[in-house]
Amino acid sequence: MSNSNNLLTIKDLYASVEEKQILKGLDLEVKPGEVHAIMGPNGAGKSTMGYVLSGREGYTVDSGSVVLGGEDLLDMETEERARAGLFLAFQYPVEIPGVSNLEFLKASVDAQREARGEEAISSADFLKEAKAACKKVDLPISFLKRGVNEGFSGGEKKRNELMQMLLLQPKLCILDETDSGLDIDALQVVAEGVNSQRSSDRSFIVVTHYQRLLDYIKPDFVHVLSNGKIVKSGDASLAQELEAQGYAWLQTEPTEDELEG
Ligand SMILES: Nc1ncnc2c1ncn2[C@@H]1O[C@H](COP(=O)(O)OP(=O)(O)OP(=O)(O)O)[C@@H](O)[C@H]1O
Repeated sequence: MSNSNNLLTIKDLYASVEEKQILKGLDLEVKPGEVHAIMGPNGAGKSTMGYVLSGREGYTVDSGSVVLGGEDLLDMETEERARAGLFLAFQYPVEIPGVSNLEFLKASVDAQREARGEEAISSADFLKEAKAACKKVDLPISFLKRGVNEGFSGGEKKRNELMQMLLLQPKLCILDETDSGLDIDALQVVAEGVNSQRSSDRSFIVVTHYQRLLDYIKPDFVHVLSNGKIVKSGDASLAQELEAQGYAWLQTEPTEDELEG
């Protein structure tokens, strides 16, 4: 039975892409206010997990269930998932040339307000909020006028995603390798941004390869995702153990079918 106190319950999730099964019995329970770190070897299925939760095209759920805030997430369209409070910061944020960052952010915020039965925010009020968010993530306000992620550096894209998170105030934030490619200052900006958003009713799933990020964002739980499922869970000390020992001691052996491809 899934625990109804959970914000997110993933149960025995199997999912594939291009007919290749990537998630193979993934279980994860996240309570409101918790921060879970997901680590694991390359190709284990960490990004796939995020894409499946977001409802990205091309990712097929074969079996299992995902419940967010008491609702069946897998039954929802992509936009509905965002309205239900899911936010994903991707490893490779997309560029949307021709659409200004400000327009895009306002449209996202208004869609959420509409779903809550609220009126669209006025342009003047939104501009004020967006400027404050820029300041928090240390991006010049000129970035609001630029095309979404258009020509942004890797670190600027990550800061921009964080800004989106600050404005959307989601219930569940999934950060997929938000630390990769960040310089030390940017890493701290991202970590401070996340920490400032931590609250008893907001949860985070932080996918990372590096213990370093977890020095700044202290997780309540650390999980190792290997070969499509969680193979080990622990507290923050598990990340240190992994840093010292790698993953070899945890990896499940591939089956003969998998070896044959
Ligand atoms: N479109 C696709 N077609 C075929 N295989 C795919 C596709 N997308 C992902 N995969 C495969 O799915 C597996 C899991 O990929 P995923 O990106 O989820 O891993 P990851 O754990 O996030 O890895 P990393 O740590 O390297 O980012 C990989 O073997 C990858 O090659």
